[in-house]
Amino acid sequence: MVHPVSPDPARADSTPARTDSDPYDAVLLLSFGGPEKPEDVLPFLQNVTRGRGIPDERLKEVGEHYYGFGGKSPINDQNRALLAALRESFDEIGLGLPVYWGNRNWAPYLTDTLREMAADGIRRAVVIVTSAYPSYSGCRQYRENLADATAAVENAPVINKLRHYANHPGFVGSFVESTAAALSELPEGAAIAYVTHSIPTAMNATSGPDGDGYVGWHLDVAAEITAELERRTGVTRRTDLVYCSRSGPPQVPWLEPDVNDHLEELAAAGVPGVAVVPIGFVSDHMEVIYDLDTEAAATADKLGLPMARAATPGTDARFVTMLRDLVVERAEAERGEQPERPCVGKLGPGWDNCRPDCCPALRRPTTSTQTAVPTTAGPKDTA
Ligand SMILES: CC1=C(CCC(=O)O)c2cc3nc(cc4[nH]c(cc5[nH]c(cc1n2)c(C)c5CCC(=O)O)c(CCC(=O)O)c4C)C(CCC(=O)O)=C3C
Ligand SMILES: [Fe+2]
Repeated sequence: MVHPVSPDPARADSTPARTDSDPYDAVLLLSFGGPEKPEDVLPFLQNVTRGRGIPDERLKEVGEHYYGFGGKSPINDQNRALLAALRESFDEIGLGLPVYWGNRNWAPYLTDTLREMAADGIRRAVVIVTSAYPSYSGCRQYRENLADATAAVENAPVINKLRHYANHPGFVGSFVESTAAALSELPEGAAIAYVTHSIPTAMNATSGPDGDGYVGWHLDVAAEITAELERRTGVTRRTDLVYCSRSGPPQVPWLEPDVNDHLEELAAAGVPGVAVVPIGFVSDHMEVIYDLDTEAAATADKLGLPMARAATPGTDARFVTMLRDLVVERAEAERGEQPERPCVGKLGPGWDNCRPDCCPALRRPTTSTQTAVPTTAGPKDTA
C-alpha cells in the first residue's frame, strides 16, 4: 500500500517563514551616475563616452553644462533621496530588504557595490534601473554593466531586473499630476510637449523585442497622460513627442524634432503656451535642468511663449510605491505565483526577462586605421 507523503513536522518547523520578498535578500538601485564637483566632470564624461564616437566639440559643450551648475549633476542627490524614500516605503509594510546603490559612470560604481553585496552575503537581488523605457542605452547597456560587474566579483549575487515601468499607473499617474499642475500656470489652450532623450534612429529601430520600442512606449505613455487629462477637464490640446540632448556626429540621424525647434513651431502656430513634460526622465537630471529649464526656457522666453516645466517623479509617493509594488510583484513571479501586473495603455506590461536579441548594441563607426592592413602594403602610399 502506498502511503501519501505527509510533511515531516520537524522539517517544516525549520523552514524559514516565507516573507513577501522571497527569493530576494536585497534590492539594488542602478543608475547612470554624475559628477559631484568640477574636477569630476572630465573623468565622468570620459567614462560615459569611452568608445562611443562622440565628437570632442559636443563633449566640451556638455562639460560646460555641468560647469554652469558648479560641476555637479543633480542625479546623485536625486538617487540618495530615492534610496531614503524606498527604505521608508519598505519599512511601512515590513519588507525587510536592504537597498544598495550602484552606478554605471560614477561612484558608487556598480562593481564596488556588487563586491559589498557579496561581502554582506547577498545571494539574490532585484534591480531597479532609473530608466523606464526599452532601448540599448536605457536597458541593455545596464544589463551589460550587470553582466560585466557580476563576472568581475567573486560570489556576486544573482540579479533580476524589473520590467520596464513607464506604462505602470504609478509612473503615468505621477506625470498626470505634474502635467496638470504645469498647465494650471499657463493660459487656456496651452499645448503639451512631451520630452525625452534623443537617441540614434537606428537605436530606436532595434529597441525592445519588436523594434521601435523606445518611441512606441513613449507615444503610448504620452497618449495615456493626454487621455486622462482630457477625461478630467474635457479640454483637447495639441500634444507632441519631442527630444532633447542629441549628441553624436551630425551625419548620424537621431530622433527629432529637438525641443527648441518645436517651441519655434508652436510659437509660429500661435499656440498661447506650452507645458514641457519630461516623460523620459525619472528625476531631475542634467538634461532636465540644463536642456529644458535653461536652454528650452530661454528659447521660449525669446519667442514670448509662456512655458511651464512639469515635475519629474523624483520621490513622488506614486512612483516610490510603484517601485515597491514591482519588487513584490517580481518576487511573486519568481516564486511561481501569478502576480497582477498593473499597466495602462495599448502595449501591455513589460516583460520580466529581455530576450537575448532585445535592444542589440549598434555597430559603431570605426576609422580605417582600426581595420587590418594587409601585410603586403607598403609603408606609405604617397600618390
Ligand atoms: C536613452 C538615454 C537615457 C535615458 C535612460 C537612462 O537614464 O539611462 C540617457 C540618460 C542619461 N544620459 C546622461 C548623460 C550623458 N549621456 C550622454 C550620451 C548619450 N546618452 C544617450 C542616451 C540616453 N542617455 C546616448 C545614445 C548617448 C550617446 C552616447 C552613447 O551612445 O552612449 C553623454 C555624453 C555627452 C553627450 O553626448 O551628451 C552624457 C554626459 C545622464 C546623466 C545626466 C546627469 O548628469 O544628470 C543620464 C541620466
Ligand atoms: Fe545620455
